[in-house]
Amino acid sequence: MITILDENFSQLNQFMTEKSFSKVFILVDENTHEYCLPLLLGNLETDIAFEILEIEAGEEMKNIQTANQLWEILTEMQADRKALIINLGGGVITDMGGFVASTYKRGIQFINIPTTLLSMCDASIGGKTGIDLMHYKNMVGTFSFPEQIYVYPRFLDTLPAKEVKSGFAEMLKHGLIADKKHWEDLIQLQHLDPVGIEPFIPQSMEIKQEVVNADFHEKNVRKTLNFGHTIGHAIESLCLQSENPILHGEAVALGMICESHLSYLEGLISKEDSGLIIENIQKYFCFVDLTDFKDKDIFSLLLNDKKNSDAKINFSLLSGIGSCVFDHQCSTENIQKSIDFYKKLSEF
Ligand SMILES: NC(=O)c1ccc[n+]([C@@H]2O[C@H](COP(=O)([O-])OP(=O)(O)OC[C@H]3O[C@@H](n4cnc5c(N)ncnc54)[C@H](O)[C@@H]3O)[C@@H](O)[C@H]2O)c1
Ligand SMILES: O=C(O)C(=O)C[C@@H](O)[C@H](O)[C@H](O)COP(=O)(O)O
Ligand SMILES: [Zn+2]
Repeated sequence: MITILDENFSQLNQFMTEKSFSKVFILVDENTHEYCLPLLLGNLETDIAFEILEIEAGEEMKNIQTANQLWEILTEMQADRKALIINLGGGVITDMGGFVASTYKRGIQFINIPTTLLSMCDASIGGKTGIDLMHYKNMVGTFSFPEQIYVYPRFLDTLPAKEVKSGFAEMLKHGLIADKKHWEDLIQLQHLDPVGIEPFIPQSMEIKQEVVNADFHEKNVRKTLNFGHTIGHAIESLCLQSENPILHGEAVALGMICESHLSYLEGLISKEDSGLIIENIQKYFCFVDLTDFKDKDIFSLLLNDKKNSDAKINFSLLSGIGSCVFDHQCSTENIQKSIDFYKKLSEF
């Protein structure tokens, strides 16, 4: 259940009163500790003892070592099955905290309080939890719903501009796969500041929630939420191993450019529509330099994508602005062309 918090966080306080948790663990990273935790603690009314668990910020922390440390701390602090984890942060915190909670003692309860645009509109919703493995994205994880998701848009006031942009990429994705009007509303925005984007957050959350409700375990339509992620995740993984890591949303923006062009090459959308989509994504996102990456390394990552079956790469591609098909297998030639297309575009 997603709730927009009032300024006293009264819905959260009511939830805490109604449930009898033995102990509360608030998971933060160094930035959400500084910028978001004071607001949460200033409003939280509970007699239950709580502990703060802090990890360093960044995707590099979303791994088994961090999960292990958190499991150990929970054990040392004698967290029992009636303990609650509150994930206060961006997608790294909600993915990681959800994973730790859903596996510790075979599962304890957790709630998500997203503090980035990306986690409000996407990562905190839908119950995909997980960690990266050897730079492969989200390779180990669970499907586990949080007890509650509490959204407080004012957390965005301290979010750096490039993180706002990163979240905006997933919002654009929601419009492209499911709601043309949402896409058209978003591309009217000239400046990506939280105040301008805020009115569109509920619609983006709703699109994500609806798709998840239709197919929680990603057997079919949920795969559309992965549009832009097949090539996007491959490049994100390569960048994570380089000296120039990129943000998840930046990778998704790149992936959506390649996969929109691929949708056209595969005869699913018109040249005009793919051109329009790419032109608009380009308005907001800088190009990522791919010159250092070998095509064979990109393909090797594509071959490990979670949507694949029978050693075939399954793409989620656009069949129009606002509609998406899944399990679409493309020719190797067209996949290569879509990557070359991006490289060429970035030369101009
Ligand atoms: N589970 C899902 O469905 C899902 C969906 C999309 C993305 N993801 C995952 O989410 C992750 C990306 O999430 P993200 O973009 O939120 O990254 P993030 O969690 O790393 O947060 C981005 C940065 O912003 C900082 N920050 C967070 N809130 C802040 C605030 N209010 N003020 C100031 N700084 C703040 C963080 O410390 C961090 O440095 C990736 O690992 C991605 O794979 C998961
Ligand atoms: O919720 C989903 O389903 C998504 O695919 C949302 C994506 O934006 C998100 O990045 C997700 O973590 C990707 O999942 P993965 O299974 O491709 O790792
Ligand atoms: Zn994503």
